[in-house]
Amino acid sequence: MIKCNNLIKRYGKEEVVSNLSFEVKEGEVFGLLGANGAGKTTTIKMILGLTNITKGDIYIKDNVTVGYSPETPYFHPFLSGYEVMKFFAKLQKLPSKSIKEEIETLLEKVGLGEDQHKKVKGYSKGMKQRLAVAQALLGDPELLILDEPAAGLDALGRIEMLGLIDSLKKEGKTILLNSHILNDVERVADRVIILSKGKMIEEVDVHKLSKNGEEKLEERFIKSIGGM
Ligand SMILES: Nc1ncnc2c1ncn2[C@@H]1O[C@H](COP(=O)(O)OP(=O)(O)OP(=O)(O)O)[C@@H](O)[C@H]1O
Repeated sequence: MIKCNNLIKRYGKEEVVSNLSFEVKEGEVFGLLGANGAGKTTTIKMILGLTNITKGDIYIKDNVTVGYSPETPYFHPFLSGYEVMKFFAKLQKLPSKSIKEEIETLLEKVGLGEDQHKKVKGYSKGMKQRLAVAQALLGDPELLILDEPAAGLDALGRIEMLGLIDSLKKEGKTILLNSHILNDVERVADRVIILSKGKMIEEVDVHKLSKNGEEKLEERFIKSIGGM
């Protein structure tokens, strides 16, 4: 679905992504892991074309539809969740006949059904995050790029978000996920790469990890970035 070859990103003289190569296969949940500033969001932005690539290539499957949920979503505070969705649906030129039903279904799916007519200025951080994910699901995209989708969610919200990611995977979606929360990633991802200072340290097959039961992703992560 996505293939990145020797990606390099420099801001001025600072190289924040160095020779990064990885592949996201169709239908898998692929995680980008790393400490603050490791280059995860920058990598996602290069894939989405939101920031220029300094060097390297990115291939994305032809004509694929993409949904993106940013790390720090911003929505107009005076619109309701429903109106925000309607705005994005119109930007995407989704057929107006089915918009209302699709929006209501998606808001229900992310747990905002009851709050959909409240203004965004009254939403908590977690509610905005849920709205960002609902917005990413508009138009039923094949590829979802989710930057910290569980950030700001409470314990129950995180469990629900993981359940949602799991069900989206079962629907056949390909999901590229950024997260700090290793336990969450371990629960939903098939493969992850661990980044440190813009470099790939390790690629981990999460299924193999849980099978042997000896090592958790957290331990592998700490070892990889040289924390212990
Ligand atoms: N627009 C920018 N101009 C200059 N430097 C930037 C810019 N955006 C990001 N950086 C730098 O690039 C590096 C990687 O940032 P990035 O946001 O990709 O990290 P991250 O792994 O997503 O971190 P976090 O988990 O904190 O979101 C950081 O050192 C950051 O300061």
